[in-house]
Amino acid sequence: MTTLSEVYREHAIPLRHIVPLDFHSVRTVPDSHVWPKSDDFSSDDQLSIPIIDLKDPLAVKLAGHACETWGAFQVINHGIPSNLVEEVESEARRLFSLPAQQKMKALREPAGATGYGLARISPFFPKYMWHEGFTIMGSPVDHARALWPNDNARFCDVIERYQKKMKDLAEQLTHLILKSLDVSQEDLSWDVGSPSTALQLNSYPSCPDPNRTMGLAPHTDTSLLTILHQSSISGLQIFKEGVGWLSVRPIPGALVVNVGDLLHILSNARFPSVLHRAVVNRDGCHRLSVAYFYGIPTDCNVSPLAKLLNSGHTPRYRSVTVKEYMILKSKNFEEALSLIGI
Ligand SMILES: C=C1C[C@]23C[C@@]1(O)CC[C@H]2[C@@]12CCC[C@@](C)(C(=O)O1)[C@H]2[C@@H]3C(=O)O
Ligand SMILES: O=C(O)CCC(=O)C(=O)O
Ligand SMILES: [Fe+2]
Repeated sequence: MTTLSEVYREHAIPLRHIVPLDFHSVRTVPDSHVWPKSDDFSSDDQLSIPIIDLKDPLAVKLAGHACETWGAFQVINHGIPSNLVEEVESEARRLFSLPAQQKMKALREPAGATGYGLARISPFFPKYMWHEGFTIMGSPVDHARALWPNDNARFCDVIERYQKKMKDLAEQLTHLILKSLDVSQEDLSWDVGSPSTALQLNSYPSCPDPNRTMGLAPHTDTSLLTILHQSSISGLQIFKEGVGWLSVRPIPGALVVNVGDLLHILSNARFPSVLHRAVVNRDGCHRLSVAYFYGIPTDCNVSPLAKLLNSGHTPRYRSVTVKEYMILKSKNFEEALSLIGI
């Protein structure tokens, strides 16, 4: 099986934008990070993504409805211990608080997939984001050794425990969401229990002028689904057709689940791959988030599920391997879905 890292390495695109700004040392927003002002933010704070209790007997129906109308929901009673989530946030904070030259020791290689650096989507935008990220695929140990030669056991232990719990939850959510479509493991061409996954630690340092810049530019995730811990500081916004950008209010203990491109394709566009972004906060508010991307093995084919196709519903996308789709997305970003459209 080709891993995510191998796909990125084999099809490397020269990424000039890798090294983040040393945010600790700046007092004003440099022109390189100034974004045009966006006035498309909705002031309707009544509208928000649904909250789904995994213990609710109606969870299947509610999750299906949330995926269909929003492409996202917040999940509670998900079984991830709150102290584990706190530990992962604290380890992320410890990492991003390191001096810039220390973080550079774990810098993502130009053709690499893991380590410290700017978001992969950076080259598609004319300005830099107020963001630094750390991507982990599989074991975090090599990068952790580079960051903390004598003190990396705690980081690795917390990350590995979090990855295991996230995998179980993602598998459970996938079954739940597919059940809402009357689809089961037998209808799939891959094993939900052997996914391609990645963990992304995001850091949005406090900003002297938050309205002039952007934390993470609008994008959809390439995953099947993404599970996000967004800490207690707000910043995540989703785009709702006909409404505009809406904030996703942090709820203590809840995790945000969003539909990614692969689930959008499988559902034959019934579930939107939700467009989202992250905005930043004023002095003193250093926001962190932790995203778990759960996907399909890269050698597998992805296409609209046969069960969802009938005379009224013809396929909206042609079949592609996940690897082909990732390459299309790396090269064409938001055009990728339309490039496989029928
Ligand atoms: C599995 C992955 C999804 C991701 C690319 C990656 O290989 C690891 C980083 C992920 C991330 C996090 C920030 C936003 C995003 C669009 C990006 O630039 O890197 C996502 C990628 C994605 O969903 O395509
Ligand atoms: O930080 C956030 O709220 C969003 C992060 C995100 O969208 C991502 O990592 O893909
Ligand atoms: Fe995202």
